[in-house]
Amino acid sequence: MKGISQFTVTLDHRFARELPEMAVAGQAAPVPDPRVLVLDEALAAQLGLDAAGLRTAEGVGLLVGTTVPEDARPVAQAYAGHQFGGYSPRLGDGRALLLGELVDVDGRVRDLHLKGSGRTPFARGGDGLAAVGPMLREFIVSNSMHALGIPTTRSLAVVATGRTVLRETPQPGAVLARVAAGHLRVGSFQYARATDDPDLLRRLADHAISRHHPAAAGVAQPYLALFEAVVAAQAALIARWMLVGFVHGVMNTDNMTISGETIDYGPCAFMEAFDPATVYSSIDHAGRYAYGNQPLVAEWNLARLAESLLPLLHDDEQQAVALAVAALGRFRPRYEAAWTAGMRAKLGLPADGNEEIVAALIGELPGLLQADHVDHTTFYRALATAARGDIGPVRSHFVEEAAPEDWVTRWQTLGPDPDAMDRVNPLYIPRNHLVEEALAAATDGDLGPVERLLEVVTAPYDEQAGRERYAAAAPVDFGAYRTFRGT
Ligand SMILES: Nc1ncnc2c1ncn2[C@@H]1O[C@H](COP(=O)(O)OP(=O)(O)OP(=O)(O)O)[C@@H](O)[C@H]1O
Ligand SMILES: [Mg+2]
Repeated sequence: MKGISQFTVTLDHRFARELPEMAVAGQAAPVPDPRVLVLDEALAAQLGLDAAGLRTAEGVGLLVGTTVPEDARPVAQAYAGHQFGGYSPRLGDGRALLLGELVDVDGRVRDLHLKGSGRTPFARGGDGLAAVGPMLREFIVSNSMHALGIPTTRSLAVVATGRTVLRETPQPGAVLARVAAGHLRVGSFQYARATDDPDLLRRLADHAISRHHPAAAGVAQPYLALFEAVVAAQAALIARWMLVGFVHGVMNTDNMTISGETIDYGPCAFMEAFDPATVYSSIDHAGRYAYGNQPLVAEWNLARLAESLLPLLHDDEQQAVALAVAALGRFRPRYEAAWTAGMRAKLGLPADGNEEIVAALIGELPGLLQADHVDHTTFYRALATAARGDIGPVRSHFVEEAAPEDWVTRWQTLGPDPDAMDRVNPLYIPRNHLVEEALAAATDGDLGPVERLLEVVTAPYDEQAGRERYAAAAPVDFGAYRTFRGT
């Protein structure tokens, strides 16, 4: 990409080249009055982009898609998807564009993508736009997830467009510049499979292997190995979500990546009071995507991926099904192992030893937390304080203060390491009331609360003086179960 005075960006268009049937040329909508609201300068540097250059008129043009260099080929990616169990054969990027791929300073290939950049041929009835609030939510929560070490798509910038978008109320519009190892989704494979073109399906699988799971390339059954790699990546990812209390909100197959990155921060939130039934999407009336259901939904989504891959697994359909079922069967043990290892770390315990007593402790804890609506985040920090000899903060999490004592006594005999606990249990997560407060201020033109919240959640483990309110649970009048539409 040329023509940007402060820097040069070289974009490849490998997705469009290798999978032209799944790439529809698109053009970003005009942006009357672009204004950079937030820019991740460290991420820009990682991409080899000069942050000051990105703030110039031409740089901002790149961030919203209106600076289109001669050789650029922005495309909307086709995908299908199961949403709340129902199948849509043609979703695709209705309001997003893949600008192309670039190689970052570490030599990794990253997608540069825009969300909210205008209508595409996949827009159906939608306006192609996004509002400042939801795009800043994605920026804040994806930054928090990254700081927590959880695989995620990244947010490079949110730029206000100066356009009004109509939601329940008129909202200021914005474009999110997103960076990811890749934007392939389970729904991408559903789309390819539904075309009944075996060559397309194979090219998509080869593309996915080459970009995301190269270890699958050299084995006897590369497509089975691809599926196994996605199963492994998702089992590890969902365990990380569960360990920090992250609720995705809309785990449709079009919102589950092949790379193993978290994608689409729509109505997502971090659970406060521990309750497996916690839901944050205002359209999820049945609790399909509740906190406690996430491992099951992930497995369900992966079954849809397996179905899509069947023709590549074996010429004989029954044998293909048997291979897929066996590979899918590895999701649960992998998830359980990741969960147990993560819980051991949260409890300050070594990776193995005392299996029976640890299993009992881990098994009993959710019941204890749920009974008293204990805050899922502050509890583990209080537990570290107990490991240092002061059980007071743990007791004060419970209605009946003696309730956790038997559990804590048994846990303490294992000699938990409080410093290790504080390195894995965050003090600061983007709590809903803080996010909502920051988004409301930003929508009214004050970015201060967003900037402060970003500072706090991007250093999640270190106690920050004077930032106590960022570690505290929501005030009762906020309502623990507030839900979001997230568009
Ligand atoms: N305002 C809109 N205009 C056009 N299409 C839209 C709009 N909002 C959502 N869509 C489309 O509806 C489908 C489901 O939307 P969903 O909210 O899961 O995705 P998204 O948030 O737009 O993007 P992503 O999954 O890339 O983060 C997608 O095909 C999306 O492109
Ligand atoms: Mg989506």
